Amino acid sequence: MVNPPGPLIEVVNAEKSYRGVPVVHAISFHVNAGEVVGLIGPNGAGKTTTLRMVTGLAAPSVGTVRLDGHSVVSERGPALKALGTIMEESRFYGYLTGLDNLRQVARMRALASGRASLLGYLEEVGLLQAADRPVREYSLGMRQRLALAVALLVRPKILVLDEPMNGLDPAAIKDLRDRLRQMAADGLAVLLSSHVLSEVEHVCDRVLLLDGGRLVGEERLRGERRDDRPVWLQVEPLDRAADLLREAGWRTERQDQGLVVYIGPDEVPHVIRHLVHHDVAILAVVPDRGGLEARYLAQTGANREVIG
Ligand SMILES: Nc1ncnc2c1ncn2[C@@H]1O[C@H](COP(=O)(O)OP(=O)(O)OP(=O)(O)O)[C@@H](O)[C@H]1O
Repeated sequence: MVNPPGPLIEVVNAEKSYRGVPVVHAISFHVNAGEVVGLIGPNGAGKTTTLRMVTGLAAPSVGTVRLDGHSVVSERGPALKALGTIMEESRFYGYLTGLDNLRQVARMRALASGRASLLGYLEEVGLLQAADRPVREYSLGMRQRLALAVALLVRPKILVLDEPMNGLDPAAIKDLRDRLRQMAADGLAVLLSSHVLSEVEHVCDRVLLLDGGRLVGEERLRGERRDDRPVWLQVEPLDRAADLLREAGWRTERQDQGLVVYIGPDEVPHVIRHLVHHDVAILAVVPDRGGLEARYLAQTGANREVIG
């Protein structure tokens, strides 16, 4: 079946109040097929509440949420049919194998539970080798992959993940990022939340910044090379340095009487050599500072001193 035109996730003026007090205020956004979108904000920003509205766990007090063109409230069945989720820490039976845990969920939901088909899901998330090991022997990263396999059981068009990177080590984070990118490349719409921007910015095509229950910013990241990191430079003269870097093909932005340049980890010496060669004085080089992270911190009011 061809996807109906339009976004797979569509949130229009959705608002959630508890006992008359709004915790999410009239937010609107969409996620298209093939996109990974991050919902970013500090603790209490309203990320989980928003994802609960998107996944039909909480009805919006006002506004609408449509999945695959269907309202999660009035057309719940078809809307949720398109959806796979990891919404809270997934609980598995430790004494059962990964395969048996998956079978358990599949049976509970009346989904295909044949061994071959379940092994297919485990292979998709890189757990085939561990299929017959009890889950109590799984690392957190492996449990998260098993949770992803569970989310995929319904063959979703949409994946919604609440803080999927939480507690994972860097290797497991990279693994999950790569899998999510692949799933997006296969046409899924992926919406995930995090309170740590740097964890997700490399996997997301766009990020939505949430604070105090409001969307305070949106940033498109597609097109940037994914391994690039912001490096803040204090240089003299500034204009000349900015021109030199731009002419050499590096993306730069002005920030705090300095420049942020987006470069790969190996490129820092090249950038410095290039500037020095053209008689620019380097007064300070601060890696991993600037760009989106700084704007995020500024916008959400957290850690203002970082950019101050
Ligand atoms: N069921 C509820 N009843 C009343 N208030 C709630 C309820 N659920 C959430 N809230 C409030 O809504 C606000 C947003 O909470 P939410 O869990 O959505 O934030 P979050 O961005 O996911 O935060 P965290 O990163 O800490 O999980 C908080 O102030 C929270 O106390």
